[in-house]
Amino acid sequence: MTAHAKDKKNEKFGHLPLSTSGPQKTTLTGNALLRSPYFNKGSAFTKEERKTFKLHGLLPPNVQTLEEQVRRAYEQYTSRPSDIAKNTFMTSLKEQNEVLYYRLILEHLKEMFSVIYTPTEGEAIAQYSQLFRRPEGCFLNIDDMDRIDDNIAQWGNPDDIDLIVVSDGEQILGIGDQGVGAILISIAKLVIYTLCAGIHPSRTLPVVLDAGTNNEELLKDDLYLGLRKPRARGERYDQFVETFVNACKKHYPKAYVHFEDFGITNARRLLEKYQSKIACFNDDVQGTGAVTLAAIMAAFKVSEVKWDDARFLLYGAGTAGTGIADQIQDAIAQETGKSKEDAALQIWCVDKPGLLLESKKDKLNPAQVPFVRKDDEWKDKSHEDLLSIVKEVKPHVLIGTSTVAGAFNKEVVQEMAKHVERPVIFPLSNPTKLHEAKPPDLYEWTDGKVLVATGSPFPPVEFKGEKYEISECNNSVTFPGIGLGAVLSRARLLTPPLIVAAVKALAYAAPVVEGTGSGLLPDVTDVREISVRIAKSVINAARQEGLAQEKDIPEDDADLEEWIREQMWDARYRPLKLVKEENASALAKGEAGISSHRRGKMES
Ligand SMILES: NC(=O)c1ccc[n+]([C@@H]2O[C@H](COP(=O)([O-])OP(=O)(O)OC[C@H]3O[C@@H](n4cnc5c(N)ncnc54)[C@H](O)[C@@H]3O)[C@@H](O)[C@H]2O)c1
Ligand SMILES: O=C(O)C[C@H](O)C(=O)O
Ligand SMILES: [Mg+2]
Repeated sequence: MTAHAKDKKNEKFGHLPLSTSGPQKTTLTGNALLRSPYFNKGSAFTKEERKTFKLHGLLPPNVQTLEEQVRRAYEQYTSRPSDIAKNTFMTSLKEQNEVLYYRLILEHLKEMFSVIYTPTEGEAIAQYSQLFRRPEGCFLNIDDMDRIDDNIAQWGNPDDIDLIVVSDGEQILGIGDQGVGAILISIAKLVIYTLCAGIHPSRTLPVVLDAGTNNEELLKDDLYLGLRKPRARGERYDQFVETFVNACKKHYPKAYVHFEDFGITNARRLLEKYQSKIACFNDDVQGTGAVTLAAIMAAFKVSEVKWDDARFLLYGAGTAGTGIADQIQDAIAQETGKSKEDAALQIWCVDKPGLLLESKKDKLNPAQVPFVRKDDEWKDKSHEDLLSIVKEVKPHVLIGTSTVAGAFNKEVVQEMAKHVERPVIFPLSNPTKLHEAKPPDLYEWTDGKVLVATGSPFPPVEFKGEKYEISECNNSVTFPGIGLGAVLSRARLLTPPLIVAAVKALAYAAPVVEGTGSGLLPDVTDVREISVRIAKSVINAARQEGLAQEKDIPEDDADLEEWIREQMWDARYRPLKLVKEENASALAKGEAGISSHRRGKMES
């Protein structure tokens, strides 16, 4: 194998907090090494390594390259008959050989993205207890609260974990309460962090908070693996989350915590509670808001609508919908100099009871309240069905986060298109089957005028001889870069200016050019580059805000970019170095690299 450029130490930066180059040390040999997904190279172990690590007789003789392994794995992958079978195959591969797993996906990113992430991951989550073979991640449950501290502590030393993704499984994608199966959304989000932003996979921790489930089917299922009881609420639930957060803070003081797919009553409340205490992020609120705002900015470049008089209609004002509304409100205020109250007057939110009105305030959640409309505006007009509301509001932008499949029907869309030249329509409800509309229909109904982005991937649309790329407006375009920036700067907190910096970097990178059929957002295959730009903006903002704890961040822009790239993990085999068991304690100190729990110090 040829040495990789990164294996030569980059002298420029001296000590880098994250080691992604040079030899990796391990105490593991023989079968234990082959069983470790972090070190296993399978048929690619060199002759030397086979000798040093006692692998002779445990492998067929031919030494292969990673490229050859990728070819074989891809053939195996394609032979699987369905997306869920492909997803299961990938999960097994990840348990065997992480480098091969990530390399395979990176080589086929566009094809595999929907299999390892939305929408197929949703199916895998729903069938978690049926498909279960081997646990991955950290399982915390509310009945064992006194063990949380130990359960979190066992994953490594204080410097070993950079990033924790946690879900309680109450609102997974648009498929609702999936209980303990939520561990798979935490894992999937971490995989995206690694693929799209080079976050070191062994320095991350996926967590599920099992507080019970209200999913009747799971409660009745003999195979269900989680706590078989209704969800805890109130003080006990809050204590559960608090114990988890405190354990993270205590054991991994530098880690950044990403909250995913919490239910509507908890998502924003927890974000508001913890965002001033730890570096944390709610993906459904903030990540979705950020990517949607960037897509709107890109659409406005084409439609030439001005922020001063743009009208926004949000259908489904839950966790994601209100997160988007917040970002739009801030953007209007920033772009026009209006007050936030005046900015809110350009936003109309619809939820189950129809348009959010002042008279309905008592029934609304606090995140919805800033967007209620005065009842007088709607005297003698229907404010319950979407079509009537569209007729009245004449929105430039219509966004769906309602989980109501097909809600943006032909009548609604054509009504919108009557009043604005270029309707901007984003059906964002995942998985695919819940989208409020499908792109080919939107093109048909608007005679090609629509500017569209969707929550899950769609193939390009052919319309009147032209081909249009459909951008995926999924938080996966933003959260990896934001996380990379937060991790590398060791941001003490993730405050709004850091998110604004990310949105700007993303909007700036939008490829859309009228008449070229390009999408509103960068393609997934470019997302690693985009993540570098987002991370750079976030790091600069963290510095300006006095939130960066990392001392050695380069001042110069080009150096900063190189410093970021240098610390991004690549899917390639690194040389291995055997450390004697009696010296194993050396592994636990200093050697920034991967968490000691996984390094196998205790195993061999
Ligand atoms: N594309 C992305 O990046 C992205 C990110 C986050 C969420 N989402 C998707 O958005 C959807 C919602 O997620 P969430 O976390 O906000 O869930 P949520 O439960 O917090 O919000 C859904 C909202 O839709 C409302 N709703 C339901 N039926 C409705 C109807 N008939 N009319 C109007 N409103 C109705 C609900 O009352 C609720 O307020 C999911 O499908 C999720 O996958 C997409
Ligand atoms: O997970 C995704 O695909 C995006 C988003 O976080 C969602 O909940 O739908
Ligand atoms: Mg989500």
